[in-house]
Amino acid sequence: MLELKNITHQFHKDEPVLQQVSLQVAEGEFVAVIGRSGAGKTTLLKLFNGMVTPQQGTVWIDGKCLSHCSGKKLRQIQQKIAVIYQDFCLVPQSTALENVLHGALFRNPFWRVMTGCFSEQDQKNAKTALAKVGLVEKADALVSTLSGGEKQRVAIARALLQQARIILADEPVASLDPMAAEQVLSLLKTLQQENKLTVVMNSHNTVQAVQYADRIIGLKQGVMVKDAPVSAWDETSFADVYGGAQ
Ligand SMILES: Nc1ncnc2c1ncn2[C@@H]1O[C@H](COP(=O)(O)OP(=O)(O)OP(=O)(O)O)[C@@H](O)[C@H]1O
Repeated sequence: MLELKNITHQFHKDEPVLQQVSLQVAEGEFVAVIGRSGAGKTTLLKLFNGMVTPQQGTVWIDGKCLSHCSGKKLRQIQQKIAVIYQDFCLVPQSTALENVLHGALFRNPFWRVMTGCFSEQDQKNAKTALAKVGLVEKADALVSTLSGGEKQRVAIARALLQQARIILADEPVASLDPMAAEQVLSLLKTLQQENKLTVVMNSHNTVQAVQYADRIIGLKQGVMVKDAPVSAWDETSFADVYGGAQ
């Protein structure tokens, strides 16, 4: 479903941020990407939704090469992909329901987007998405009044309304307390398993990576040092990723 072929990318003239990275993620897989700060995890995630265009190599989504897509074709691909950020990326002065409805922007005509006037069906689906993340009673609450864990669940509900098939989660629980983090990650895991969603999650937390992912990819200074099922990771391989000079 997702593929990177021989990706090398650098932002400036100094060291490449990613070097010769190739990987595939199958539909319905939960992959964790780990590595020290600056290892290139976010850049790798951004390749998949076209926010970063690689200098060398190609990015494939469902058999389509991103660099060969533009306009409507590119939007159709991007519609399948939702991104969940550490800092939530929600509109704080809008309600939880209004934020979830932003997931329907792709499918709506411009005037609905501009007026925020969504169809009854979209409103109903947004409430269903909120129910799925356990937040239907907070539908009318301003996002600014929600806890971090609740905000992240609103972001996940927005991804559900978008009907995304791929969730790119960039350190989604880094700012949450352990209980809220577990709630959010369990929710992502349930959605991955029940809805066959593909999840690629950046994380600094190897315990969570082992607990929730099927497979872990280790990046060190932009180089993929290990790509293996969780069962093949041990203390030595984690030390290979996190140890030494960066
Ligand atoms: N838009 C950009 N312009 C210039 N340099 C960038 C840009 N984005 C990332 N970088 C640089 O690329 C390197 C890798 O950044 P990236 O955010 O991918 O790392 P990361 O592994 O996600 O780090 P962290 O865990 O701290 O979020 C860093 O040195 C960063 O400064």
